[in-house]
Amino acid sequence: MEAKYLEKLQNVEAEAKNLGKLIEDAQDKLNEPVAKLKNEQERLKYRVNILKRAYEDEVGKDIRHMKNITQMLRLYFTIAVDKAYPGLADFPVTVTPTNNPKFGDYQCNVAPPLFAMLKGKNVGVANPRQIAEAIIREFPKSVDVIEKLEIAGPGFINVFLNVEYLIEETKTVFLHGALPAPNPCKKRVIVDMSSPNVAKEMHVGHLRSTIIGESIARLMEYSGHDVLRLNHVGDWGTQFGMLICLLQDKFKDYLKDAKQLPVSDLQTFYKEAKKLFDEDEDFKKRSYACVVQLQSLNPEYIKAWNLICDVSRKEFSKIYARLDIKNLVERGESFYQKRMESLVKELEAKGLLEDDIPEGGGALQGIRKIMHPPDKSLPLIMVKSDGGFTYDTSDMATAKNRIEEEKAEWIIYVVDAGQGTHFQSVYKCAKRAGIWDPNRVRVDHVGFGVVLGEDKKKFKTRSGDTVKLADLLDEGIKRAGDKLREKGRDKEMTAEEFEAAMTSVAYSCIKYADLSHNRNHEYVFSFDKMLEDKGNTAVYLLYAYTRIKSIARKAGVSLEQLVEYATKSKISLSNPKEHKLMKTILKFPEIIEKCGTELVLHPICELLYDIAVYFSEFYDSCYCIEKDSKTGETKIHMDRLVLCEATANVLKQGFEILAIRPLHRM
Ligand SMILES: NC(=[NH2+])NCCC[C@H](N)C(=O)O
Repeated sequence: MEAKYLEKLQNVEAEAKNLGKLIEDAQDKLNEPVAKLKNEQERLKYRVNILKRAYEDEVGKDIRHMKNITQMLRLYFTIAVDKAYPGLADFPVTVTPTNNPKFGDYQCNVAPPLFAMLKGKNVGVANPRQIAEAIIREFPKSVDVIEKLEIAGPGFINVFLNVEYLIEETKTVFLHGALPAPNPCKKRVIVDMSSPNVAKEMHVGHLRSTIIGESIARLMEYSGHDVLRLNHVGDWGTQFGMLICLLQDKFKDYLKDAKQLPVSDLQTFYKEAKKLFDEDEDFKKRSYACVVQLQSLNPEYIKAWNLICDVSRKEFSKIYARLDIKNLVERGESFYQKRMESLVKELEAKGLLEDDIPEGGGALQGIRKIMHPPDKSLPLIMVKSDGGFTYDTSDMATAKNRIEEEKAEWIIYVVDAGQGTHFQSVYKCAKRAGIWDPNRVRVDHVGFGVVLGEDKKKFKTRSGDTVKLADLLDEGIKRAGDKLREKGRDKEMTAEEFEAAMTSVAYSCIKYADLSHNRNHEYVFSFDKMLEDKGNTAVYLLYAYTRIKSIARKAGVSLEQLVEYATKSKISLSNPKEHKLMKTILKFPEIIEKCGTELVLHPICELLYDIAVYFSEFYDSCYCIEKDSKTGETKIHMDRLVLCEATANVLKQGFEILAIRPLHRM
C-alpha cells in the first residue's frame, strides 16, 4: 500500500517537475503562451498533495508511531471536499484546534470561503451550511479518530474526537515512546549554526545561534531528515594579519617549533594587536603583508594561523561540551579560500562583476569588484580594492559548495536577524549566477533578536564589556546550586546527584529561556526569571517530569509490569481531566509539524508547559494510588499509570529536541 502511494507520488512529482522545466524552456525559446501548461502543472501539484496526504495516512496506519491528528483530519476533509465538489483547484483546507470544548476538539472552516468561491458558479448551493452538510455527507466513513461532526454557526464543522481512539494512541505512546512518522520527503539539510569568530570571544548572540541551531537540527532529525550541522567559524580575514604580525614580533623563535601558542587569553592579545594596528603605521603595513602571505597559503603563516585558531577552538569546544552540542562540523571561512578564487574567476568570465570605486575612496584606494542582485538591491562586495575577499565572497562560495558539492536540498542559516539582507543578497546573486535554483533547494534564514539585560539594554557586564559565555554558564551553575540548596535538596541527594541536578537545571534553564520565546523577538536574559519553579520555565517542567516518573515507582509497579498490563488489558479512562491530558499529549506531532514549517521552537515549549499543567490538574483530581480509609487497602489505578508514563514519554521527546536533559531526581 505504502509503496504504491510512494511510487505514484514520485511519478507524479517527477512529471510536475518536468513540466516545470518545459514551462521554463517554452518561455525562453518561444515565448509562447504558457497558461495551458501552467494549468496542467497546477493540477498535477494538486494531485501530488492529495497523494502525499494519502500516503501519510497510509503510513499513519503503522501502529507504532504517533499520528498527526490535524493532518489526518485535513486529509479527510480534503477528500470530502474533492468528492462533494470535484474539479476544484487545490482548495486550501485548514483544520485548527478549538479553544472551547463546547465546539469539539478541532474545527474545519472550509465551507464559508468555499461558498464565496462557488456562489457565482451555478452549483446550486444557497448558503455555506449546505456546503458543510455536503462535506459531512462525503466525509470518509468509519474513521476511528472521530466520534462525531457537527455544524455550527454559518457552516463551521466541529470535530469531536473519539475517546477510544485517544486511549489507543496513548497506549501506543506509552509502549513505544513518542516515535515520529516515517518521512516520505526526506531531505539533506544543512544547518549553519553557532559560527563564532576566532580570537574574539563567543558572545550571547553566538549562544542563541548555538542553542536555536541545535534544536532546529534536532527537530529536523526527528522529522526524518538527514542533517549536517556546519560551524561557519570566522577564521579568515584581515584580523589575522595583525595577530600573526604581533606573534612574530613577540615570539619569533618560539613559533618555529611551537605546538601550542604561548597565549592563553587571545582576547587581550587581540586588543593589543588592534591597538598597534590603529596607532603604528609600520605595524599596520606589516600586518597587511601578513594577510597577503596567509591568503597565498605560505606554510609558515598557515602554521601561525593554525596555532591561533587552536586556542579559540579549545575554548569553543568546552562550551559545546557543556551545552551538549555534538556533531557540529567546523567548516570556517578559511575552508573556502580556493573556492572563492575560482568562484570570482567564474563570475568574472560570466560578466557578472562590476568595477566600483568605494564610497569616498577616490582612485587612490583602488577599484573593487561588486555583484548586483537582479533587483539592484544591496550589491555584494566580491573583491576588495586590495584584492582580498570579504564576508560576502565567502558566503557566495559557501552557497555554491553546499548546493553543488554537499548536494544540500535545504539550507538553514541560524544567524542573528541583523544579517537578513546579507543572506537575501547572497541568494539573489547565487540565483543570478545560476548556482541556486529555488525550486530545487529551499533556503531559510532563521533569524533571532538580540539578548537584553534586565535593564532592557543590550546585554553587557557591569563594566560594559561583552559577557563571556563561559562566565555566564558558571554563574548559571552557581545560581542553580543556590536555588536547590534553598530548597534543601543538597540534604536529600548524594554529591553526584546534586552536581547533576545543578548542571542540568542551569543549562536547561538557559536553553529553555531562549527557546520558549519567539525567536524573532529580542529577549531579556534574567537568571531570576528562568530559575523560577512556577510558570513556563525549565525548572517547572523538570520537576513535573521527575514527579511523573516517580509515581509508578512509588506505587511499586515496574515498567515491565505496566507494559504487560497495557498489552493485555483494555484500558479505560473516563474522567474529563484524563481526556484533556490525552488530547494534549497527542498534539505533539502537529506541533512538530508547525515548528518544522515555520522553523520556530516556542510552540514545543508551550505544548510541554500545557502538558505539565494539565498533568497536574489530572493528578490533583484523579488518584493513581488510592487508600481505602476503612480497610486500609491500597488500590493502584494501572490505567492511570499508563497515562502518566505516556505523558512522561512525550515530555522526554520534547526535552530531547530542546536539548534538555531531564533528571530522575532533583
Ligand atoms: N554563513 C554564515 N555567514 N554564517 C554566520 C556567520 C556568523 C559570523 N561569524 C558572525 O559572528 O556574525
